[in-house]
Amino acid sequence: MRLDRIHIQRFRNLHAVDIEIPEALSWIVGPNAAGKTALLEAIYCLGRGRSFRGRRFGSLIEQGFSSSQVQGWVHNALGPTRIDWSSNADERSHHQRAGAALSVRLICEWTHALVDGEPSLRRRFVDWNLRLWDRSAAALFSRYRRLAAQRNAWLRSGASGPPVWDQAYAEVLAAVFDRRARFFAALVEAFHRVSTEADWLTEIEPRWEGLDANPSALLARLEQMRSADRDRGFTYLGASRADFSFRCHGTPWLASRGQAKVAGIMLQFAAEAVVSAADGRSAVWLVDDLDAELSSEWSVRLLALLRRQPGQILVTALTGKTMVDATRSAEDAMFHVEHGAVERVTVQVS
Ligand SMILES: Nc1ncnc2c1ncn2[C@@H]1O[C@H](COP(=O)(O)OP(=O)(O)OP(=O)(O)O)[C@@H](O)[C@H]1O
Repeated sequence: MRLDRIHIQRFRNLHAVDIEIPEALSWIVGPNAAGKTALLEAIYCLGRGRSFRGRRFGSLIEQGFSSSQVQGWVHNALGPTRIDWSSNADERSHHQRAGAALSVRLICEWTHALVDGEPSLRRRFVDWNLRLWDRSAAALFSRYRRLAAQRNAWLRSGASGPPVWDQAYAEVLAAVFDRRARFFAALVEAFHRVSTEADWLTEIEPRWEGLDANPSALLARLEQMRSADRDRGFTYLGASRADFSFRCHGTPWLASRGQAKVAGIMLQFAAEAVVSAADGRSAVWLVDDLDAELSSEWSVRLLALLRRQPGQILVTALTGKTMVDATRSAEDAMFHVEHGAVERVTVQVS
């Protein structure tokens, strides 16, 4: 799969951008506030339908305008297709046609949080990749949500009468735990492969911390917890009772921010290996500020690992960063971004 071209209109400070995306690695270079991250964000919206930056970063629509549009021309096994993303002023009409066609993976300043951040981030990471790995998982998750809502409504109405939802709820919850655990086992295997090949973090062991996927045991716990569930008005025992952690020689790994970032990136490599083996597609890598919080030695090493990925890679960097000159190869493309204008430039590699 390949993203051939992208057309962006009124997206943050990118008023009108139309560029062809080369096959290999592209450097997106410019000063602060040029629009480098916005360019990655626009591509991310094409793949995922939403931004990776939260509400505090404000509207995606260029100030003074009421709508924003991104179009991407993608080449996949079915031939060329176009993906559209747009947003209107009320920000509620984000939509994406044929969205599943573009797979994107992000490495950014928050990648360390996959290791040292909130459990919900790790669960989202696992569930997102699980859905790509096993297309039937989406239906399982929506069945889980439906049954959870039905059981919660029953609890809120006083939980009188027979517990008609418990059996079905215990079964679907067990199926969710089981599917996650199986995906995680594949992820850990891939993580070890990646770390061994890179000869980096080989002593680190990701470990799943979910409940047993046993419907009878879950049913028994639901029964035990029923009156407390009725008092709180929702089922405590749910899909969010799961997380994973990292161990080093059997004890909890106390990673530095930089180590956590490296491990988060390795996890992304591992997830990509597992998912692309299952669905045959390679992701477009969006790499924002790779060297933030990393020594130049580690950044160079990570960039070499990134280059082994089969998909396209877009890497942002501030103008003048030594990492760019130290690691650029003759095949790389270079884009200069300034005041929201993106231009491909030719640079001699010495
Ligand atoms: N809705 C919007 N309309 C217009 N401009 C916006 C909007 N949202 C953000 N901006 C501006 O877009 C500019 C580009 O931001 P972006 O985060 O992409 O910069 P960057 O090149 O990644 O910078 P840095 O290297 O400092 O992280 C910023 O000046 C920001 O204030």
